[in-house]
Amino acid sequence: MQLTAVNIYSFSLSTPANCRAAPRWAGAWLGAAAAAASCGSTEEPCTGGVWCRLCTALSSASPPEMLRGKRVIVTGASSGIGEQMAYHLARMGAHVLLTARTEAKLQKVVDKCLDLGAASARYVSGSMESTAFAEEVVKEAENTWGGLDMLILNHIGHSFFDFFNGDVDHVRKLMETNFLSYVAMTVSALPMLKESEGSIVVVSSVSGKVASPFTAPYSATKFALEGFFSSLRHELIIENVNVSVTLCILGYINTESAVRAVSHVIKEAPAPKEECALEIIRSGALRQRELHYPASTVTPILLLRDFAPEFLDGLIRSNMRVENIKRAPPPQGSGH
Ligand SMILES: NC(=O)C1=CN([C@@H]2O[C@H](COP(=O)(O)OP(=O)(O)OC[C@H]3O[C@@H](n4cnc5c(N)ncnc54)[C@H](OP(=O)(O)O)[C@@H]3O)[C@@H](O)[C@H]2O)C=CC1
Ligand SMILES: C[C@H](CCC(=O)O)[C@H]1CC[C@H]2[C@@H]3C(=O)C[C@@H]4C[C@H](O)CC[C@]4(C)[C@H]3CC[C@]12C
Repeated sequence: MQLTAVNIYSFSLSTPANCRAAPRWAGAWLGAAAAAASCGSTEEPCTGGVWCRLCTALSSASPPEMLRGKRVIVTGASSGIGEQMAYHLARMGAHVLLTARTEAKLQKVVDKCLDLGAASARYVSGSMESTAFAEEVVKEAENTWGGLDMLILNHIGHSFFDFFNGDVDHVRKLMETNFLSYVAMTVSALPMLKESEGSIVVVSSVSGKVASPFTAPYSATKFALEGFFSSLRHELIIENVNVSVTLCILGYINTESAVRAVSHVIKEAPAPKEECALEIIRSGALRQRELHYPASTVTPILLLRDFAPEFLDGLIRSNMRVENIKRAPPPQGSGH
């Protein structure tokens, strides 16, 4: 197969699919896709190497069959990237369990998923500020399906794009919503994921690798995800547990909430949420270690972080219209 010269993955340093670790259900699709791609790789069985031609070819294939009939939880699915992931999974014929706070929005997304061909679609509404709710969602999957193949952790609580105003309660709340609930859902889901040799997909951000101004609490929650889930990945491998952990490092994406929060400050154009959602699903299904999306901006940023951090810091600030930030007042009693 001729690999296209300019391909999102050719710029990406993320590890491609690790064929050795692919579970039974992934193997079926990997085999079909390999045949379709006529890769002819001499590297089979895959060594897991970054430049394995078979893996690179597979990364360019579309993943519909792989998710057919699989049982997938998507959090933060009432809008933005989570909503788009729900639609892609529905088109692929997966069973989806969606969650967020707003019931009316979730009902609409579920209806559309059913129209698009989901094997089944349902929702549970509630707030991820509480770890009890996080556990309840996983319980719902267990009661409904008796198992789980993929856990996509995507929701975030509301945050501000502004100078940090000293609001410690906001930081605590955001840590609970954006980080602790991810841990709680993972702990509850692990027995089912071990059984199915399934996947955990964690939606993070460039903010979880490189700090920029105006995102202090949000960035802290995303750095926490990297620490926790990268450590967990090690432990799963050490214990020969075949559950993959994919960390998705996203740049600026054109969701309504993101554009509303930053378009007056960030100069670059956002990447499309539909493609972003598909790349997240693909990276999870292919059990990639990390996804960088859009690779053309995320990968250079991560390279500069290690080789020219001060230059990168300057670049980040110069890419913002700082004069457009309207400082919010400090919270009462913060001493500011
Ligand atoms: N858009 C971007 O530019 C980028 C996004 N990302 C990441 O992508 C992911 C999705 O972002 P995006 O689609 O833009 O976000 P959206 O704001 O569009 O969606 C957030 C989702 O989380 C839900 N949510 C909000 N608060 C809570 C809560 N307390 N409990 C449970 N669910 C909640 C929302 O629904 P509801 O309000 O109904 O609860 C909604 O479904 C996030 O992890 C984000 O960090 C990373 C980098 C860039
Ligand atoms: C403030 C936004 C959340 C708005 C809300 O809660 O309603 C943030 C959600 C995603 C953030 C962006 C992101 O994660 C990618 C970039 C990371 C850089 O470090 C800063 C710019 C980002 C575009 C960042 C900006 C804030 C968000 C849109």
